[in-house]
Amino acid sequence: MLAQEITTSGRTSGLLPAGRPSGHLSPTWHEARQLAFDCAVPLPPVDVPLSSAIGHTLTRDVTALQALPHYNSSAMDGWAVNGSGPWAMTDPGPSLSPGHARVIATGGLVPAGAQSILRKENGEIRQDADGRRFLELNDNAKDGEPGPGQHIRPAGEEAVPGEVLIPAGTTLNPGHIALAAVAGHDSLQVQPRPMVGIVLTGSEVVTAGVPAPGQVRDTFGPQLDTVVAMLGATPAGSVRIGDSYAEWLAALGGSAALPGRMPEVTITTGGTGCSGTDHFRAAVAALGGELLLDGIAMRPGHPAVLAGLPDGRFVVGLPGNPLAAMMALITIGAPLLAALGGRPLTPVSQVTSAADIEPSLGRTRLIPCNFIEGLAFPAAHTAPGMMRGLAWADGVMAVPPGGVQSGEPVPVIPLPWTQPAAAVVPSTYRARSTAWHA
Ligand SMILES: Nc1nc2c(c(=O)[nH]1)N[C@H]1C(S)=C(S)[C@@H](COP(=O)(O)OP(=O)(O)OC[C@H]3O[C@@H](n4cnc5c(N)ncnc54)[C@H](O)[C@@H]3O)O[C@H]1N2
Ligand code: MOO
Repeated sequence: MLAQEITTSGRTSGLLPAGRPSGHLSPTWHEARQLAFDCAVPLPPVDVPLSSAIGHTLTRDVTALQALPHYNSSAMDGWAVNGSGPWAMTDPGPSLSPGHARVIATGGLVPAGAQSILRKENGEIRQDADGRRFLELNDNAKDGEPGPGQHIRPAGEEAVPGEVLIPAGTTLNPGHIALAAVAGHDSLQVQPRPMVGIVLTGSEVVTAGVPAPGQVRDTFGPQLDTVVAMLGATPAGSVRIGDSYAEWLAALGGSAALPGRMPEVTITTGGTGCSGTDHFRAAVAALGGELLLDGIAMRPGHPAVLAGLPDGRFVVGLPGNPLAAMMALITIGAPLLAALGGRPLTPVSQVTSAADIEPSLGRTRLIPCNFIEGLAFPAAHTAPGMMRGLAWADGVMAVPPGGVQSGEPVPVIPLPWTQPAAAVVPSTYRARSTAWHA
């Protein structure tokens, strides 16, 4: 949902007219992340059946609908007894008179008057000359057994009615779901995940085999759905289109291309540039949309675009170059999906750089890197069209325009499939000063 539509949110976004040259100064990498986060508000909570709630964030406290357990029950197979033995055996009934005992199974309702449970291993049934049956302790029984309340699970032992069992904000695990079931709930109110449709563009893109000159093998189709799920969203399917404006318009319009529930977010790949086959901005303008962000002062990925459509949907335009696309996705796609999913913006850590990285006027450089002994080493093979560096990376350095010296802290963020950097360092490391080049 567009933040701008939510008058109570207090958040606003600076909208740019779509479809004409922006001519504006691109936001910095940090500004772009924040803008992509601030332009959306969490989707409204939904009720889902227990079995669908695992992994979701709870938006309303789960309370005990009655006492837990809700009746006094036996913790052992054996006999419910009233008073001290031997006990006269009686048939099932709601209460137990003094001097009497009754068979009970684990979990069975303890009759009124019963003071304890004698476990099966520690008693025996005998019969007198008149055929009456009595329960007696056997040699297994310890002195004083059964003591008052022994092997009885009292009602309310775990929770009193109305007690909060799982507070709102909890990420639900299978144990929480079992607890909610025990407490009598059939469904839970959770924060929904945004749905994301993917539009893969480019008539030169092939989906199998070794590409011929002029063709490229699709790098996004085989993995983008999974990354979207790693970013806390639900993949809603993908379509492939060529380079015509009509195909773009149909895909962003959504009707024919992505049937069913309209995804809140559409991610496009390619078409963010300024050639005759790049239709992102024109299609958004034709649909009455607005550019929330048009270009970012970063490399790779500077042509990335974020747009809002009149019906509240977002469109994230990833550049076609494979590494540029992934860097744009973590810069603006991840914050947008976090905001829609009611999650915080992933924090930027500081890790000590293991290399000198030269300045790049006005641009943050995003460089896949490896964390080794608390230091961030920039990876090789990280040009905008390359995947080798990213494939083995632990995270991404966001090198500021002024560059960084070996031994200085540098901002880093995790990849959707890696953990945040373990070592957050202000370090005195100055062991080497080799310059890094992509
Ligand atoms: N005159 C200018 N040309 C370019 C500029 C510029 O500022 N001025 N910026 C360059 C940068 S940086 C990028 S990034 C790209 C952005 O291009 P588009 O988003 O329009 O993407 P395309 O032109 O469609 O493709 C670019 C490149 O990526 C390949 N591609 C596309 N889809 C896939 C895919 N699914 N799998 C693998 N590779 C893909 C495509 O074949 C092209 O090689 O513009 C630069 N040019
Ligand atoms: O910045 Mo482009 O996005 O180099 O590939």
